[in-house]
Amino acid sequence: MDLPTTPLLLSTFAVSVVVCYVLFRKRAARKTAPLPPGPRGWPVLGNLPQLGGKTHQTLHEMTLVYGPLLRLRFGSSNVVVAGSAAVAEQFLRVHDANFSCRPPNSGGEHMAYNYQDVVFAPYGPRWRAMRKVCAVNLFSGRALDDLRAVREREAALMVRSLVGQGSDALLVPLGKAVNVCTTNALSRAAVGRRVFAAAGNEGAREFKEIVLEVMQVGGVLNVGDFVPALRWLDPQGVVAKMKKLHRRFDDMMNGIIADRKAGVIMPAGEEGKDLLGLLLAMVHDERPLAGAEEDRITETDAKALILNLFVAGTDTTSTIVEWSLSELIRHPDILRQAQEELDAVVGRGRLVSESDLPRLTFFNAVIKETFRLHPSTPLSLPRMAAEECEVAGYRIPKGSELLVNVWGIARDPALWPDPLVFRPARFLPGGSHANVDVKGGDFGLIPFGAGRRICAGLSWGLRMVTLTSATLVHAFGLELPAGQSVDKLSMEEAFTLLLQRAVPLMVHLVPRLLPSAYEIA
Ligand code: HEM
Repeated sequence: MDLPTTPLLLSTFAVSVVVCYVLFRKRAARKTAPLPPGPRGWPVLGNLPQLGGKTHQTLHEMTLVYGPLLRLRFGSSNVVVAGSAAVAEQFLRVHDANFSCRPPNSGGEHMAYNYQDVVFAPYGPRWRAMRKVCAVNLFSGRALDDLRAVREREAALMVRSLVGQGSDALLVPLGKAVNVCTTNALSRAAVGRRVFAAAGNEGAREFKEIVLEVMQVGGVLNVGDFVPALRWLDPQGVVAKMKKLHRRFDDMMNGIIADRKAGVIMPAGEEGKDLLGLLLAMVHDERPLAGAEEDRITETDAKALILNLFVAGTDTTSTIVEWSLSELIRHPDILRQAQEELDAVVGRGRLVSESDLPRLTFFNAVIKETFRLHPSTPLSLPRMAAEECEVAGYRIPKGSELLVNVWGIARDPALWPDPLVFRPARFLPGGSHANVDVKGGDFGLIPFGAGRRICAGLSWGLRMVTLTSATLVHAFGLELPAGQSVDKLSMEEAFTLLLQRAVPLMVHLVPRLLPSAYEIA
């Protein structure tokens, strides 16, 4: 009777030993996976003092020393930096669900209605529902087409205003004119009015000032976010500024909403269905936001969303247009080729329209190459590890902040031959990167980020950048001021959250179309 049970007992025992051993090894391996390498930091402040003014460049240099996955300390926060396409893919594709929240910060708390917006909202049903509201009403193919006339009109007004300055005044700071155009197009879609309106419009002036200041304050790296002991001190005065600005923005939005409720008519030509109108209708109808009855959209949600659009969608767009024109001026052969294509597709009798864009194969390659060398947000927007995980053999502790060095990745010589050379042809059929685009699937080129929290306004941003750049390049010959040679044009970067030109681009514009093309119906 005993004989048959002995081998059974023995084999059960052996299997248990093996299972325990494997589990033990797995746990031990997880426990012992090292933290990513990185430079030693200072007491209390960690690596913050080592970042310098151009953080993206410093982090890129550190990647060359320590490898593509880097660990730093910003005060008491653990920060990891993805510095290669392969590592970025690990974070933003393989582990994307774990990195779908953004780290808490003073901007989200004090300006974005305590994280009630899209950019800073915790990952979850409310965030998803808010994203869907803008996706459906602003960024879907249909919504984009509905708003095409708005973007084209603002581009035409920009050209008209430049020509209207008279031949003596055609030496212009181009970035400013482009910013007026991109901001007005977005503000007409969002709140039905121009932010940069004619002189004397008090409301528009206030709006413009607030938007500009929000963007400035939002770009400051607030030490109090990383060193809790200093938070109460607000050493840079950032939180005080944010609170004041938030009150101004809120008062202004309350005024706009009150006008809407009182049925105040908007200025002629600017009325219409805008995002704010749609959001207020949802508030009025008490429509649920995230599917749950009790989770209704509120006026605060609407205000937070509008704030997001302005802060995330205006300078990001205009800055890249300024870079694209700078590169074209520095490369006269490429500029000539772009203008020849534009003349062939559009002719010289009218301005570029959005329906021309798909046929501008060469120009679209110019835009991709600009995004590669001059991404608007070179470190993307930070994400945070919800749980501890292991990436590329390294342990990433729970709560770590993730920065993706979009700028450095797009200059990796292993991925991009002659990475510093502006060469749009690499994206043309037969080129080394013919099928690569900027929409988040090719991790060597992710100016809009990737994964669940990829830029919500990608479709709008890409169209606006391409339309505005193409319109300017088609409508004008671009010349530098007398005495300045193209090879001396400064390409110096200024970094906050955004990557802008340190020296604004000043250009002589020479109209090159038939006079009738500059008239606006
Ligand atoms: C050239 C233009 C633009 C660039 C380069 C850009 C870039 C980015 C990047 C890198 C992110 C972070 C993505 C991530 O975490 O993976 C982002 C997020 C975002 N962007 Fe853009 N953006 C642009 C234009 C716009 C426009 C036009 C809008 C809206 C009108 C917009 C709205 C947003 C919003 C709402 C988010 C937050 C998404 C979320 O957290 O779910 N962006 N953008």
